[in-house]
Amino acid sequence: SRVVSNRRANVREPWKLPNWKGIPLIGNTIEYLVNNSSFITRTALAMQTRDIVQFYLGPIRAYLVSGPQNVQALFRKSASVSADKFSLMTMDALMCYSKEDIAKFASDKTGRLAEAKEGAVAPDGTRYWFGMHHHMKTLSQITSTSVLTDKFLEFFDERVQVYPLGEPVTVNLYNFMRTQMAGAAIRALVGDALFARVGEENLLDAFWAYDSVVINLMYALPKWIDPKPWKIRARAYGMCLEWLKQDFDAVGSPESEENDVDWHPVMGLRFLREYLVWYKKVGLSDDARAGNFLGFLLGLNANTIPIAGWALMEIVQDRQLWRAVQEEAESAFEVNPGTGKRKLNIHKMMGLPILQSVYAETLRVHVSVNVTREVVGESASIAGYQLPRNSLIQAPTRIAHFNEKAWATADHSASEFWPYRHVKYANIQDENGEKTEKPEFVLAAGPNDFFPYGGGVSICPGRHFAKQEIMATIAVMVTTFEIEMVEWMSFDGKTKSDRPAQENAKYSGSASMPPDRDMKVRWIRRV
Ligand code: HEM
Repeated sequence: SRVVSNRRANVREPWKLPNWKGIPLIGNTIEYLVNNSSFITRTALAMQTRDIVQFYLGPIRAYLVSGPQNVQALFRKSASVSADKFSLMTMDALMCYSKEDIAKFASDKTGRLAEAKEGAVAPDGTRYWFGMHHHMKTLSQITSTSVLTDKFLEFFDERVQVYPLGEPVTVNLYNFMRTQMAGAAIRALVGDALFARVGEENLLDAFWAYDSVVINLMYALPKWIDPKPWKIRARAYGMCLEWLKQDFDAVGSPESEENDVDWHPVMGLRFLREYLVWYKKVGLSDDARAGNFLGFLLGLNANTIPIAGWALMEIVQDRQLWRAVQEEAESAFEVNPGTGKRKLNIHKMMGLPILQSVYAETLRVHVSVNVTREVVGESASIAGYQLPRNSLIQAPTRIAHFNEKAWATADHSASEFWPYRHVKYANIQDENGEKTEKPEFVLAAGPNDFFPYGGGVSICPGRHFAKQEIMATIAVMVTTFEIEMVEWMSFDGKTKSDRPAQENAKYSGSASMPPDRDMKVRWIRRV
């Protein structure tokens, strides 16, 4: 039976994952931290016959759960589970909050929702979690998303239009995404002043270095043993702080009528402006403001760029898919009769079935994150067990997204990237009785089998923008260029690689998994 009873306490407990390599007590913790992808592979095997598994993460009791019902239970609005602990870890490790800032959030138990949790009172009258959440939520609203997407498209288009018409050029594709897609996205969020002050190349270099040490900062050795990740963090953070003090705060009256615009050249998107002003208003430090901004840049770029990169690399390698996506994408562009300029109609683009399927399939295959919640009530009831207070519950996307029962088709196992997995063909009959098959996008499994953006109250607030940005990037690339693969390259872009790109296992658990090789391509700009 899958239920193992703990005789001493006489309570039912889930199956315990044996310690990695038999190392007593801390074996699983070590594997989780130093080799997360092998941990996930091992637990995925154990979870083929179980929907809950227990292990220890340091001194903390943790549970992995799978199965749509359990995932749904984890994301349900509930007084007994919370995402705060994980957020506090990121504020400390990634976002440079001061001890005082962290204490303010840690002592506020009133929750993220408009209504404070029963019995909880904000310690100094400020509901920090609610305030933060309220601002983050405005990002997911239609107005923020559409301004951000429009600005992104404007800036990204400028960056592809610099290539000469009709002339072949050799480019390292992933490096292009890391510089040009990230550059356009940052400018769309932040305005022009940040790049003007610290230099775009300099900022991107510092940013990607920071991105590469995120896991070290979150889980690895203390600063005095391994100071390098903290030095890398300090460099990127320094640039953000400089911009905040010298540019953003120097505007003086961010809320004045003349500055009441959707996008400001110095203060960026309205959403960004409002939350940085609110942080100041409630007395959070400049450390927290600049650090939150840096963490936000990570949210903005660390996931969308690997996903758009993988999707394009798949499309480039498959001529039939290339033509199908190109033809679809073409249909979403409109030409302004006055100026003759092409413009992508985002609304039309969002309805394209093959493009949507490629987008969803890339997320399914290349996101690996354990969405984490903490039990804050007396206990939480999941998978038929009462999980005790202070334990962590994690739902690994890798297990849900690769579940054969949910995703496999007769011809394509869940482990395979199959770009048409989420395309269904509906039979349509026109007025002349002619029958045709019309492709439609239909996610191949249920919503609780697919959660690349997490779920519940702390679901990713950037998900709508992310979808538009990724799909628009692909649409612009496949219609602007004809692209042919030349060869796989080492990631520094200098030497030829003898194998295709694989996921860089170092990023396991941090959401999108970037490739560990670049693809050298030859492209010709066609429009
Ligand atoms: C493919 C793209 C992306 C993926 C896979 C992704 C994934 C995630 C995940 C798994 C979470 C945690 C959710 C939870 O705990 O339930 C999250 C949170 C977050 N994401 Fe994203 N994300 C993406 C794009 C973006 C973008 C473009 C932005 C910003 C414009 C963004 C901003 C954030 C922020 C600020 C949070 C923290 C929210 C909070 O704690 O309340 N993300 N994301």
